[in-house]
Amino acid sequence: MPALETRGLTVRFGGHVAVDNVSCRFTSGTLTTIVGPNGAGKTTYFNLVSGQLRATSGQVLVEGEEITLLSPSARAKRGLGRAFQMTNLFPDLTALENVRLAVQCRAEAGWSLFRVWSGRRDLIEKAEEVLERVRLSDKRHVPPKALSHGDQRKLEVALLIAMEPKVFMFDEPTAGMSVDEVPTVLELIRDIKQRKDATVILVEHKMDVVRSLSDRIIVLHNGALVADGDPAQVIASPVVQEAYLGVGAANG
Ligand SMILES: Nc1ncnc2c1ncn2[C@@H]1O[C@H](COP(=O)(O)OP(=O)(O)OP(=O)(O)O)[C@@H](O)[C@H]1O
Repeated sequence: MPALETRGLTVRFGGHVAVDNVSCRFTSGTLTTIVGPNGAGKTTYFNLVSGQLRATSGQVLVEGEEITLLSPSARAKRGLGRAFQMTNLFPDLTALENVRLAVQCRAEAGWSLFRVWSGRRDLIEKAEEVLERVRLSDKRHVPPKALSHGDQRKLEVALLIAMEPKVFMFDEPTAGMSVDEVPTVLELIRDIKQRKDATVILVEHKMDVVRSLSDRIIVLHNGALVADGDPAQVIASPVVQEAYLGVGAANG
Protein backbone atom coordinates (compact mmCIF):
# COMPACT_ATOMS: atom_id res chain seq x y z
CA MET A 1 0.00 0.00 0.00
CA PRO A 2 1.40 3.45 -0.85
CA ALA A 3 2.23 5.75 2.06
CA LEU A 4 0.56 8.58 0.17
CA GLU A 5 -1.70 8.59 -2.84
CA THR A 6 -3.63 11.21 -4.76
CA ARG A 7 -6.47 10.23 -7.05
CA GLY A 8 -7.63 12.63 -9.73
CA LEU A 9 -6.59 15.57 -7.52
CA THR A 10 -7.81 18.83 -9.03
CA VAL A 11 -8.17 22.45 -7.99
CA ARG A 12 -9.63 25.30 -10.02
CA PHE A 13 -9.25 29.00 -9.38
CA GLY A 14 -12.04 30.55 -11.43
CA GLY A 15 -11.46 29.23 -14.93
CA HIS A 16 -7.84 28.26 -14.23
CA VAL A 17 -7.05 24.63 -13.42
CA ALA A 18 -3.92 24.89 -11.24
CA VAL A 19 -3.74 21.16 -10.46
CA ASP A 20 -5.32 18.98 -13.08
CA ASN A 21 -6.43 15.44 -12.30
CA VAL A 22 -3.17 14.29 -10.68
CA SER A 23 -3.11 10.61 -9.73
CA CYS A 24 0.09 9.50 -8.09
CA ARG A 25 1.34 6.97 -5.51
CA PHE A 26 4.31 7.46 -3.20
CA THR A 27 5.85 4.39 -1.58
CA SER A 28 7.91 4.29 1.61
CA GLY A 29 11.68 4.34 1.36
CA THR A 30 11.45 6.42 -1.81
CA LEU A 31 12.47 10.01 -2.40
CA THR A 32 10.39 11.60 -5.15
CA THR A 33 11.09 15.04 -6.54
CA ILE A 34 8.42 17.10 -8.22
CA VAL A 35 9.76 19.37 -10.94
CA GLY A 36 8.17 21.66 -13.50
CA PRO A 37 8.33 25.23 -14.78
CA ASN A 38 7.21 28.21 -12.69
CA GLY A 39 3.46 28.16 -12.22
CA ALA A 40 3.21 24.45 -13.06
CA GLY A 41 1.24 23.74 -9.88
CA LYS A 42 3.91 22.15 -7.67
CA THR A 43 3.29 24.21 -4.54
CA THR A 44 -0.46 24.07 -5.11
CA TYR A 45 -0.22 20.26 -5.26
CA PHE A 46 1.66 20.32 -1.93
CA ASN A 47 -1.03 22.59 -0.48
CA LEU A 48 -3.75 20.16 -1.55
CA VAL A 49 -1.89 17.22 0.01
CA SER A 50 -1.09 18.94 3.31
CA GLY A 51 -4.54 20.53 3.56
CA GLN A 52 -3.65 24.22 3.23
CA LEU A 53 -5.98 24.19 0.24
CA ARG A 54 -9.23 22.28 -0.39
CA ALA A 55 -9.43 20.27 -3.62
CA THR A 56 -12.18 20.98 -6.14
CA SER A 57 -12.28 17.24 -6.81
CA GLY A 58 -10.22 14.12 -6.25
CA GLN A 59 -8.86 12.39 -3.18
CA VAL A 60 -5.83 12.30 -0.90
CA LEU A 61 -5.07 9.06 0.96
CA VAL A 62 -2.48 8.25 3.63
CA GLU A 63 -1.81 4.53 3.97
CA GLY A 64 -5.04 3.83 2.15
CA GLU A 65 -7.22 6.05 4.34
CA GLU A 66 -8.89 9.04 2.83
CA ILE A 67 -7.94 12.38 4.41
CA THR A 68 -9.25 14.73 1.70
CA LEU A 69 -11.63 16.59 4.00
CA LEU A 70 -9.38 16.78 7.07
CA SER A 71 -7.74 19.96 8.38
CA PRO A 72 -3.96 20.40 8.09
CA SER A 73 -3.45 19.50 11.77
CA ALA A 74 -5.62 16.38 11.47
CA ARG A 75 -3.56 15.37 8.43
CA ALA A 76 -0.36 15.92 10.42
CA LYS A 77 -1.70 13.51 13.05
CA ARG A 78 -2.18 10.92 10.32
CA GLY A 79 1.50 11.21 9.45
CA LEU A 80 1.84 13.98 6.89
CA GLY A 81 4.77 16.22 7.75
CA ARG A 82 5.53 19.38 5.84
CA ALA A 83 8.46 21.68 6.48
CA PHE A 84 7.42 25.32 6.54
CA GLN A 85 9.86 28.14 6.44
CA MET A 86 9.86 29.69 9.90
CA THR A 87 6.10 29.59 10.33
CA ASN A 88 6.32 26.53 12.60
CA LEU A 89 8.97 28.09 14.82
CA PHE A 90 8.44 30.08 17.99
CA PRO A 91 10.87 32.96 17.41
CA ASP A 92 11.44 33.86 21.05
CA LEU A 93 12.04 30.36 22.39
CA THR A 94 15.43 28.72 22.03
CA ALA A 95 16.21 26.15 19.35
CA LEU A 96 16.06 23.40 21.98
CA GLU A 97 12.71 24.62 23.35
CA ASN A 98 11.27 24.62 19.85
CA VAL A 99 12.37 21.03 19.23
CA ARG A 100 11.23 20.00 22.69
CA LEU A 101 7.71 21.30 22.00
CA ALA A 102 7.57 19.24 18.81
CA VAL A 103 8.81 16.16 20.71
CA GLN A 104 6.22 16.79 23.44
CA CYS A 105 3.49 17.21 20.87
CA ARG A 106 4.48 13.94 19.21
CA ALA A 107 4.44 12.22 22.60
CA GLU A 108 0.99 13.77 23.13
CA ALA A 109 2.27 15.35 26.30
CA GLY A 110 0.72 18.70 25.45
CA TRP A 111 2.10 22.09 24.59
CA SER A 112 3.00 23.47 28.01
CA LEU A 113 6.59 24.59 28.27
CA PHE A 114 6.67 24.35 32.05
CA ARG A 115 4.61 21.44 33.27
CA VAL A 116 6.01 18.52 31.34
CA TRP A 117 9.55 19.61 30.77
CA SER A 118 11.11 19.05 34.17
CA GLY A 119 9.49 15.68 34.76
CA ARG A 120 10.21 14.08 31.42
CA ARG A 121 13.90 13.49 31.02
CA ASP A 122 13.18 11.17 28.08
CA LEU A 123 11.61 14.03 26.12
CA ILE A 124 14.57 16.29 26.83
CA GLU A 125 16.96 13.59 25.67
CA LYS A 126 14.95 13.04 22.51
CA ALA A 127 15.03 16.79 21.74
CA GLU A 128 18.80 16.89 22.33
CA GLU A 129 19.23 13.89 20.07
CA VAL A 130 17.29 15.52 17.24
CA LEU A 131 19.31 18.73 17.57
CA GLU A 132 22.48 16.66 17.44
CA ARG A 133 21.27 14.94 14.30
CA VAL A 134 20.83 18.27 12.50
CA ARG A 135 24.11 19.52 13.94
CA LEU A 136 22.65 22.36 15.97
CA SER A 137 23.61 21.19 19.47
CA ASP A 138 26.04 24.03 19.95
CA LYS A 139 23.22 26.50 19.20
CA ARG A 140 20.62 24.91 21.47
CA HIS A 141 20.13 28.09 23.51
CA VAL A 142 19.88 30.43 20.52
CA PRO A 143 16.40 31.57 19.43
CA PRO A 144 15.49 30.95 15.76
CA LYS A 145 15.45 34.66 14.95
CA ALA A 146 19.16 34.87 15.83
CA LEU A 147 20.17 31.87 13.71
CA SER A 148 21.60 32.12 10.22
CA HIS A 149 19.25 31.32 7.36
CA GLY A 150 20.88 27.92 6.88
CA ASP A 151 20.57 27.07 10.58
CA GLN A 152 16.92 28.11 10.55
CA ARG A 153 16.30 25.62 7.76
CA LYS A 154 18.11 22.94 9.75
CA LEU A 155 15.89 23.72 12.73
CA GLU A 156 12.80 23.36 10.56
CA VAL A 157 14.06 19.92 9.53
CA ALA A 158 14.64 19.14 13.22
CA LEU A 159 11.02 19.99 14.03
CA LEU A 160 9.84 17.72 11.28
CA ILE A 161 12.08 14.88 12.44
CA ALA A 162 10.77 15.33 16.00
CA MET A 163 7.21 14.90 14.77
CA GLU A 164 8.14 11.53 13.20
CA PRO A 165 5.82 11.75 10.21
CA LYS A 166 5.37 8.95 7.67
CA VAL A 167 5.62 11.36 4.78
CA PHE A 168 8.14 14.23 4.75
CA MET A 169 7.36 17.09 2.37
CA PHE A 170 9.96 19.73 1.52
CA ASP A 171 9.23 22.71 -0.72
CA GLU A 172 12.57 23.92 -2.09
CA PRO A 173 14.59 22.99 1.01
CA THR A 174 17.74 24.75 -0.17
CA ALA A 175 16.08 27.98 -1.36
CA GLY A 176 17.94 31.09 -0.28
CA MET A 177 20.85 29.13 1.19
CA SER A 178 24.47 29.95 0.70
CA VAL A 179 26.49 27.43 -1.31
CA ASP A 180 28.30 26.07 1.74
CA GLU A 181 25.03 25.47 3.64
CA VAL A 182 23.40 23.38 0.91
CA PRO A 183 25.28 20.06 1.39
CA THR A 184 24.31 19.80 5.10
CA VAL A 185 20.62 20.05 4.34
CA LEU A 186 20.90 17.58 1.45
CA GLU A 187 22.71 15.19 3.78
CA LEU A 188 19.91 15.54 6.34
CA ILE A 189 17.28 14.72 3.74
CA ARG A 190 19.24 11.66 2.59
CA ASP A 191 19.59 10.58 6.19
CA ILE A 192 15.83 10.89 6.78
CA LYS A 193 15.13 8.62 3.86
CA GLN A 194 17.67 6.00 4.84
CA ARG A 195 16.97 5.76 8.53
CA LYS A 196 13.33 5.00 8.78
CA ASP A 197 12.11 3.91 5.43
CA ALA A 198 10.40 7.27 5.26
CA THR A 199 8.55 8.60 2.25
CA VAL A 200 10.10 11.87 1.14
CA ILE A 201 8.66 14.28 -1.40
CA LEU A 202 10.53 17.36 -2.56
CA VAL A 203 9.71 20.28 -4.77
CA GLU A 204 13.00 21.45 -6.22
CA HIS A 205 14.23 23.62 -9.06
CA LYS A 206 17.97 23.04 -8.89
CA MET A 207 18.68 20.16 -11.24
CA ASP A 208 21.94 19.16 -9.51
CA VAL A 209 20.03 18.77 -6.23
CA VAL A 210 17.29 16.82 -8.04
CA ARG A 211 19.85 14.52 -9.64
CA SER A 212 21.76 13.81 -6.47
CA LEU A 213 18.75 13.04 -4.25
CA SER A 214 15.93 11.55 -6.30
CA ASP A 215 14.88 7.93 -6.68
CA ARG A 216 12.06 9.09 -8.88
CA ILE A 217 11.03 12.31 -10.58
CA ILE A 218 7.57 13.47 -11.51
CA VAL A 219 6.96 16.42 -13.78
CA LEU A 220 4.02 18.80 -13.57
CA HIS A 221 3.19 21.01 -16.49
CA ASN A 222 0.13 23.28 -16.55
CA GLY A 223 -1.09 21.44 -13.45
CA ALA A 224 -0.98 18.01 -15.09
CA LEU A 225 1.39 15.11 -14.45
CA VAL A 226 3.28 14.75 -17.74
CA ALA A 227 6.23 12.50 -16.81
CA ASP A 228 6.96 10.08 -14.00
CA GLY A 229 9.83 7.67 -13.52
CA ASP A 230 13.50 7.02 -13.21
CA PRO A 231 15.53 10.28 -12.81
CA ALA A 232 17.86 9.80 -15.78
CA GLN A 233 14.97 8.92 -18.05
CA VAL A 234 12.77 11.81 -16.92
CA ILE A 235 15.60 14.36 -17.08
CA ALA A 236 16.28 13.28 -20.68
CA SER A 237 12.61 13.57 -21.66
CA PRO A 238 11.60 16.34 -24.10
CA VAL A 239 9.30 18.06 -21.62
CA VAL A 240 12.09 18.48 -19.03
CA GLN A 241 14.70 19.36 -21.63
CA GLU A 242 12.46 22.11 -22.93
CA ALA A 243 11.32 23.41 -19.56
CA TYR A 244 14.79 23.53 -17.98
CA LEU A 245 17.22 23.83 -20.82
CA GLY A 246 15.07 25.53 -23.44
CA VAL A 247 16.03 23.03 -26.11
CA GLY A 248 13.88 21.20 -28.63
CA ALA A 249 10.10 21.09 -28.64
CA ALA A 250 8.04 19.03 -26.25
CA ASN A 251 5.77 17.37 -28.74
CA GLY A 252 2.75 16.44 -26.70
N1 LIG B 1 -4.85 30.91 -4.27
C1 LIG B 1 -4.73 31.04 -5.60
N2 LIG B 1 -5.60 31.77 -6.33
C2 LIG B 1 -5.48 31.89 -7.66
N3 LIG B 1 -4.50 31.32 -8.39
C3 LIG B 1 -3.60 30.58 -7.73
C4 LIG B 1 -3.64 30.41 -6.30
N4 LIG B 1 -2.59 29.61 -5.93
C5 LIG B 1 -1.93 29.31 -7.06
N5 LIG B 1 -2.53 29.88 -8.14
C6 LIG B 1 -2.10 29.75 -9.53
O1 LIG B 1 -1.91 28.37 -9.78
C7 LIG B 1 -0.80 28.17 -10.65
C8 LIG B 1 0.19 27.22 -10.03
O2 LIG B 1 0.95 27.90 -9.03
P1 LIG B 1 2.03 27.18 -8.12
O3 LIG B 1 2.54 28.20 -7.16
O4 LIG B 1 1.48 25.94 -7.56
O5 LIG B 1 3.16 26.82 -9.15
P2 LIG B 1 4.61 26.25 -8.88
O6 LIG B 1 4.80 25.12 -9.83
O7 LIG B 1 4.79 25.95 -7.44
O8 LIG B 1 5.52 27.46 -9.33
P3 LIG B 1 6.92 27.98 -8.74
O9 LIG B 1 7.94 27.02 -9.27
O10 LIG B 1 7.05 29.33 -9.36
O11 LIG B 1 6.83 28.01 -7.25
C9 LIG B 1 -0.23 29.54 -10.97
O12 LIG B 1 -0.77 29.97 -12.21
C10 LIG B 1 -0.74 30.39 -9.82
O13 LIG B 1 -0.88 31.72 -10.22
